[in-house]
Amino acid sequence: MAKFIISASEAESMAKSRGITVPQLLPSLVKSAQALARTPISDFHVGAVGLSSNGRIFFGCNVEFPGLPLHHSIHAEQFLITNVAAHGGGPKLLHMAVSAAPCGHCRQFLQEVRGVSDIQIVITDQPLENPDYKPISSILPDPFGPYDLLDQETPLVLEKHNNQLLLKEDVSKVINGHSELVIKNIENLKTEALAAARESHAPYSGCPSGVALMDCEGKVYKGSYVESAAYNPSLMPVQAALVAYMVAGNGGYERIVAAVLAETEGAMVRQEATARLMLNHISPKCELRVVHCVQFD
Ligand SMILES: O=c1ccn([C@H]2C[C@H](O)[C@@H](CO)O2)c(=O)[nH]1
Ligand SMILES: [Zn+2]
Repeated sequence: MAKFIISASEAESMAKSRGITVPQLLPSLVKSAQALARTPISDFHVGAVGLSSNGRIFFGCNVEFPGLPLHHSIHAEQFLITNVAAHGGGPKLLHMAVSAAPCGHCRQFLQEVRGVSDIQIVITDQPLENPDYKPISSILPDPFGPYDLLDQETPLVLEKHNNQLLLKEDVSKVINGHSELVIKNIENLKTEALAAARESHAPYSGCPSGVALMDCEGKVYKGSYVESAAYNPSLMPVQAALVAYMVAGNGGYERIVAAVLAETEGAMVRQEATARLMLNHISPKCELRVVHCVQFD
């Protein structure tokens, strides 16, 4: 946790000790964000560091999965937004520093943040004293975004979501050979997956989903699906849960032993097939269960 989030007081004192402001401090943290990247395919480390309106600093890095198609990768900027969304409690993102120019997908993904055009960004991997921040609107003019599809009131990605979902039934087959640990924790995992689905940002498809992962010590990490207005840059719930796993600093994926995906039955957009593919690949012993939800108003 310590590596991926810096508290407001710590950020203040780090800046103060150098006689600079917190936004000025961000570029000097980019290299430590890059160091957290898992890039077995490209060996290209991307770091993203963001300052939220509550004064906390959040880190993001890119994550690649050898053996899977490239679109399973998590971009540093997506990691950063997912980290803020999971821990921020509804703050705005004010400033960000990134080691490389954000790709088109990331510029698009960032459109899910309300007020994105005002986020100040600097592209540098150097500890600049006087970073040359510019608004995101200057790197993505004429954006396609949430308001092309939604009304202004629909909650966006860093805002509170409370999708009205209830668990319907446990649809996965009971597999012989459940470990004690899995049996003991499965109800909790289902509850956490449901909570993640309730918090997911799925206004375009209306198909919320969430994943809860459990490691071999019984610790649980949850992740919510985040849709993009442009569809393809969306972040799947397994990826979001892996962000939580990495933020907690808990090592190799093979330590993940159980997972629950919560989504609605027969939905237009479903995660099960891709979640199975991903989890089977990165942690072959991990058992995935799917629980179906019903939506209510
Ligand atoms: O905006 C970007 C562009 C690229 N990458 C990552 C994806 C992949 O892991 C590597 C090479 O594209 O860099 C990011 O994290 N953010
Ligand atoms: Zn990108």
